[in-house]
Amino acid sequence: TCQVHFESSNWKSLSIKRLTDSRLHGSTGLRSGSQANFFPPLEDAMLPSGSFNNRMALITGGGTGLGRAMTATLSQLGAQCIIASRKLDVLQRTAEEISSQTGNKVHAVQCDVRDPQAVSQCVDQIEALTGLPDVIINNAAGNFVCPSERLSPNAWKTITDIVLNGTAFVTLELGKRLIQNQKGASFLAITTIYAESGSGFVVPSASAKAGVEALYKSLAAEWGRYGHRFNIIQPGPIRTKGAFSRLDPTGAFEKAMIDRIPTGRLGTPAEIANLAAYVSSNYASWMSGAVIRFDGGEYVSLAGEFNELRSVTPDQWKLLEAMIRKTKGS
Ligand SMILES: CCCCC/C=C\CC/C=C/C=C/C(=O)SCCNC(=O)CCNC(=O)[C@H](O)C(C)(C)COP(=O)(O)OP(=O)(O)OC[C@H]1O[C@@H](n2cnc3c(N)ncnc32)[C@H](O)[C@@H]1OP(=O)(O)O
Ligand SMILES: NC(=O)C1=CN([C@@H]2O[C@H](COP(=O)(O)OP(=O)(O)OC[C@H]3O[C@@H](n4cnc5c(N)ncnc54)[C@H](OP(=O)(O)O)[C@@H]3O)[C@@H](O)[C@H]2O)C=CC1
Repeated sequence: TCQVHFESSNWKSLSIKRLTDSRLHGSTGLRSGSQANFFPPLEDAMLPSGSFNNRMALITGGGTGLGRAMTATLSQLGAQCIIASRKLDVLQRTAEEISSQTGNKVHAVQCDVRDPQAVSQCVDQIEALTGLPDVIINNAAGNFVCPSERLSPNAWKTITDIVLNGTAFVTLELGKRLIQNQKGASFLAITTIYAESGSGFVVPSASAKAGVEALYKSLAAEWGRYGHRFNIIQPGPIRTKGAFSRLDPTGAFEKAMIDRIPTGRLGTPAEIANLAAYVSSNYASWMSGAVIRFDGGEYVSLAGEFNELRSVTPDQWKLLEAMIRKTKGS
């Protein structure tokens, strides 16, 4: 007989650990598999400098995490950026830090995207500050892990309002004004890999992100005639305080997560910022309706039924192969 021991799950050995500040604030995955050495993250801006000269970019949720990284890259490449979210003090700090590094103005505008009136006033402010933007990145989101039977109606409403309604309010308000002014624009939505598969324990987020994808694919078809492109990036795990403190508050799931990523590490904010900059740039002017998965291979790794066979050793394969070859008939 052939005894093959599959190390099926690291989950059993997971212990509850507190996340330290340094782990939350590090930009790359501190833990990684050895194959991560093949896939080092490059942190520099990828596009030629000046790629966004004379262009205005709105980034919702641009004060923190991935939105902040996208703002920094677009600003470095010459864009005048506007960042919008609820916490004006956070936005102003980020705006000053990025402006002082790049020499390009970053404006901070307070806006709760759940409130259509606030969105309309925010767009008034943007028009007064910079004129209508050429680049719109819908990045703001809310999320937390929670068994669905524990969700209150308001918990459901809070997440779906930020993610789906917020994205729709921002997109429709800007879209209508851009159409009126006969101005083209690139719209980008940041969703997640489970927008496609669904996922337990983040059901309001999964439902709302799937809605965002339907919204963007639909508008890509409808509003091309107005000069508008719509694209979607689905990131896999990238360490940010906002995401990790709400999705893995103890840090207990991080190792299992990295183990299932074929490239052996988390993504970095700078990597997604480069991709977002490319998609939003004129180098991608033929790209519309695209859904770009950016996850180090995690989605396909989770999907393939036989992927657990990665843990079979060469000796075990010899035995397995011999058994399979010996089989005659059905
Ligand atoms: C193992 C995996 C580890 C890491 C994996 C990483 C990557 C994989 C893919 C990741 C995808 C990530 C997607 C993301 O979107 S991450 C973005 C995360 N960032 C944020 O959420 C920032 C903004 N968030 C917030 O401001 C709050 O968290 C908010 C969403 C709750 C909104 O705040 P606020 O408007 O102030 O709402 P509240 O009044 O506090 O709450 C409203 C409502 O919700 C209930 N509620 C709040 N928290 C919880 C909870 N943890 N569990 C259950 N219910 C909750 C709250 O009680 C209110 O309901 P009531 O009925 O009581 O009124
Ligand atoms: N990090 C990751 O691993 C992954 C992230 N994503 C997606 O990436 C995007 C960025 O997430 P990340 O940077 O990790 O997390 P953050 O929590 O840092 O970013 C979320 C941003 O959304 C803003 N926001 C939340 N609610 C509102 C609101 N009602 N109105 C306006 N702005 C709001 C927050 O600002 P404020 O509090 O000031 O309002 C914050 O800046 C999100 O769309 C998320 O779903 C997807 C997959 C993986």
